[in-house]
Amino acid sequence: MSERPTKPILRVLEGEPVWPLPIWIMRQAGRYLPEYRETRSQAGSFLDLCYTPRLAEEVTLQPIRRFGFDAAILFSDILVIPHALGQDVRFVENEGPKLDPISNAADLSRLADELPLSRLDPVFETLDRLSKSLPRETTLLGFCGAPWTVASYMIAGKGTPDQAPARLTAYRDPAFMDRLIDILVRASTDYLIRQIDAGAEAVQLFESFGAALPPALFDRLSLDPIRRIVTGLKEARPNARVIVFVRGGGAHLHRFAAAGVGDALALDWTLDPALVLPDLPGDVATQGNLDPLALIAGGDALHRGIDHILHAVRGRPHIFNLGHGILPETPTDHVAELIARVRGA
Ligand SMILES: Cc1c2[nH]c(c1CCC(=O)O)Cc1[nH]c(c(CCC(=O)O)c1C)Cc1[nH]c(c(CCC(=O)O)c1C)Cc1[nH]c(c(C)c1CCC(=O)O)C2
Repeated sequence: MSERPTKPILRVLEGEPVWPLPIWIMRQAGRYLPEYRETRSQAGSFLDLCYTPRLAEEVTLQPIRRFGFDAAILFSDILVIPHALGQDVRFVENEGPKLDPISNAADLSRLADELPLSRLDPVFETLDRLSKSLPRETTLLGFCGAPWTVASYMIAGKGTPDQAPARLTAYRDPAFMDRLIDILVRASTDYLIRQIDAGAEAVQLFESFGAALPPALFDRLSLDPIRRIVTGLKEARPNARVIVFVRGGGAHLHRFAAAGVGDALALDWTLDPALVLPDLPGDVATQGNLDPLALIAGGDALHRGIDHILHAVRGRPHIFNLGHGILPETPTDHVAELIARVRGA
């Protein structure tokens, strides 16, 4: 008989309403924290930071020490998968990620067809260390990017408005696109299984660019690949819990729920939980969805935003979070205020 979890986030992921709501924040380790900037300056490149377990553990723990969030999220990046597959990935200061773009079958043949897991050993070591160093009540989250979001970086070689290069490729060369997505589905599944074995208790899939997909491409490039990853992970590791974040996926939320894809669905900040939740099955957990700019603004905007969510999700299994990642300009005292208000509700 498996024991019922006691950590608040894991209880919510079992479909149990927990109050006060457990809380963590997407991208909670990062440049808005002075202690992150300090550690970051000690590492060479951003990837060195991701691949040095002692430092990656340290930056993962920083927001836990300062704020006592209910979850710690592994410090890494969604682009370690293309990097491990053999694509050149660099993080250029103030410009974001840069990759050598791939555009056809020949480019793809130069990358690994299966993820060489040992290249990511430092990531698994970071998880192993964290599973020993975290406070007892804190849930350890692993993550990866969803295939479409990662593919859009691999094809364009950088972030692009509306992911036009990858979308055009999906129309012009569907065979190449499907092949790339298939590689990423298998790589992501293997990667997440290994993260669970290294100590992650739940994982989040980040589909940051769901909004760009037209209906004719959405199922093929987003819903179906995510479903395959979640199914493969759960077949291999039935206790793994999964949070699915599809930014811009509001119109498809009920279909993710109906297909049983994810123990929790994360809402972006454009969705009104008061309108969306009544149409979701009561046992599907949700997560979100304060506007990251309301957290920067603080004051009334912040308090009204928090209260609206608290009111809308009362009695449901919900994890408080932002509707997308925290931004570098966010004042840390606003984060402390947010937590106090959610915990004091
Ligand atoms: C699209 C995406 C990426 N990375 C990620 C996504 C999906 C989530 C989202 O939509 O925000 C996910 C990610 N990136 C990072 C984390 C781990 C830590 C955490 O969430 O606390 C996670 C979960 C660290 C990071 N990843 C990156 C940083 C900043 C780099 C630095 O410190 O110099 C951090 C802390 C770099 C990165 N990595 C990426 C971009 C676009 C950038 C540059 C923009 C930026 O600087 O925020 C790709």
